[in-house]
Order: sequence, then C-alpha cells, then structure tokens
Amino acid sequence: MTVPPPVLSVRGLSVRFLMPHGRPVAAVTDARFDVLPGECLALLGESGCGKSVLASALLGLLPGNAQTAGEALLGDLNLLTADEGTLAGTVRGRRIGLVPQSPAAHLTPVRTIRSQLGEVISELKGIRRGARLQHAVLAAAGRAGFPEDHLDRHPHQLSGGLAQRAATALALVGDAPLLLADEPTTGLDRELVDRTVDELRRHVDARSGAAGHGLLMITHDLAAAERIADRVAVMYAGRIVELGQADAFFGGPGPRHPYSRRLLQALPDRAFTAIPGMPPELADLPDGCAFAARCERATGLCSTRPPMTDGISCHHPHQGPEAAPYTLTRKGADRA
Ligand SMILES: Nc1ncnc2c1ncn2[C@@H]1O[C@H](COP(=O)(O)OP(=O)(O)OP(=O)(O)O)[C@@H](O)[C@H]1O
Ligand code: NI
Repeated sequence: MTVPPPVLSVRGLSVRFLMPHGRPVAAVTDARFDVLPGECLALLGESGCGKSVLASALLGLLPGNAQTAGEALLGDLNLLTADEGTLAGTVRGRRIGLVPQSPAAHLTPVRTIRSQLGEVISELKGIRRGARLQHAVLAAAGRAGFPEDHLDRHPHQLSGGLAQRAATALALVGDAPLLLADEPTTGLDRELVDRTVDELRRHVDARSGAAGHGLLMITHDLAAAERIADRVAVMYAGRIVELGQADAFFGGPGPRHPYSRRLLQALPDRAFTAIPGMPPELADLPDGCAFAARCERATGLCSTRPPMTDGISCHHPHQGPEAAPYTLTRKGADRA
C-alpha cells in the first residue's frame, strides 16, 4: 500500500521573535513532521515550549516581530510565504479549521451562537438564508454536540464546556482538510474532554484514503492525546525531540526521550513526580541538548546537539520498539 501524500508537511520550520532590547527568542527551531490523511498527530510539551507559536505560524497569524524559516506545505501552498489575502480568503476556515485555545476569546461576544454559526455557514457554504440555513445551523451545532436550546445565547451565557463546543462547531463548518486544535480541552472536565476529542476524531474518520482529513492537536493533556492520537510529537524548548507512534509511546515500550518519559511520569495516574528544574530561556538556549541540565542520563556528549534519528533526538534514548516502517494505525478506524 502506498502512503498517501500528507495533508500538511512541515519542513525545517523555525520562528524567531526579534526583541527591541535583547536577544531574539527562538520559539520554534527546525520543526519537521507530516500530518497524513486520516491521521491525528498530537503535539505535546510543557507550557511555553512553542506549540502555539508553531500553530500561529501555520495560520499566518504571527505578530510583526516574528521571522520564519523553512516550509509548511498544505498541498502546494507554502503557508509561511503565502500572502495574507490567500490565507484569509482560502486557507483559514476553508483549508485549515482552527479550534482555538480560548474559545471565549474567539467567539464574538455581542452575537448569539446561532447568528455566528449562520454567518460562517453563509460565508463558507454559500447557504444564505431561510430554512436551509437554519437547518445547516442545527446540523453544525449537532456535529459538535452543541445543544439546540442554547443556540440563542451569547457567549458569556455559556459554560466553558459549551463555549468550547460552539468554537468546535465553528471550526468544523468549513470541512477543512486540516484541523488545527490548540488546547481544545483546556478547562473541561474529563467527560467533556473525552467528548470533545472524540468529536475531533470523528471529523478525521469521516473520510478515508487520500481524501482523508488530518488533525494536528496541540495539548499538554496527555490523557486526551492517548485517547485520540495516532502519532505524537514531543516539543522541548522549541524543538521536536521525539516523534513516534502513539501506541508505543503510551504503551509498553514507552517514550524513548528522557524528557518524554518524565512528562508521562508526571501524570497523576502514573508516578506523579514533577520534572526537576526549569526549561532554558528561549532567548538563551544552550548549544547542546536543551534538556541536558535536567536529565539524569546526560553525559559530556550532551554538550553537542543530538541529531534527529529515527524519530528521536537524544544521545542516550531509552530502548524503543524495533524501528518499524512508517505505518498508520488509524485509531478511530480500529474503534469503529
Ligand atoms: N510576540 C512574542 N514575542 C516574543 N516572544 C514570544 C511572543 N509570542 C510568544 N513568545 C514566546 O514564545 C514561547 C512559546 O510560546 P507558546 O505560546 O508557543 O507556548 P506553548 O507551548 O503554546 O505554551 P502553552 O502550553 O502555555 O500554551 C514563549 O516563551 C513565549 O513567551
Ligand atoms: Ni499554547
């Protein structure tokens, strides 16, 4: 079976923030990964490691002091060099659906959810008014599990969970080939986390083959990632340090990078031990491995930067599974 072309292909993406006083902030450095049709890739890492900056770069939403390098290909379009007209007119909402980090901030405060959904449906689907539009609004709300009897409320009248559902409903309207979810489960209780990520998963599973949709989910909720991800990428201090199959990462073999291991061990239902120390300043990164100062495996070797080899960037990785050929296990399909 041939692997279909990726929905998104990120090649050497770096983002620097130029600071008026002081050294540039290296928020993302040399990120490389693909999102395949039918796949959910979870991007994991502690607060401040560069996850949202990476997402903003893909959407063309970086502030003016940001400089980017590398490529992020959505089909033939390089998102990093595309002009704002293209991004606003054809990419955001249409080719990339965004489930934002803080839905409350993303929703328009003075308008009801019905009117916001209606507007986006008119714009993206060309359904202008009348019964067809109302029908489409109901369908869109339903897809995200947003209750019909709350459609006439304003965002401030919604709980955090329902605001999240409204934002998810808006993100799904365009039926975009790539869904980008930045902390889609922040502030939700476990049951709502499960329901939200299952909805995202369903979006990915709704199509198959080369027409499939991809999901890039940014999260520090490892349980949510375990539930829906096919593969995981772990970011530390702006770099992806591990990229591999979710089953191996969360299962028996476990993560291979010492940082990823500690991240999992920090979970309450695992060892619940915090990682000692702090990540380095992104304006003052060491030349070698950025995790070395906190790593029990570090040796003199770690003062040089470990190359990314077979999905792992570490001089002393834990034993992983046999380097398997690239496979896509398709969690959702297995479950169906
Ligand atoms: N406009 C900016 N100018 C300078 N530095 C910035 C700017 N925006 C973000 N940063 C820095 O980039 C780094 C990465 O931030 P980012 O928001 O991507 O983290 P994150 O991994 O998404 O964290 P969280 O999990 O808290 O959302 C942070 O150190 C942040 O301070
Ligand atoms: Ni973030």
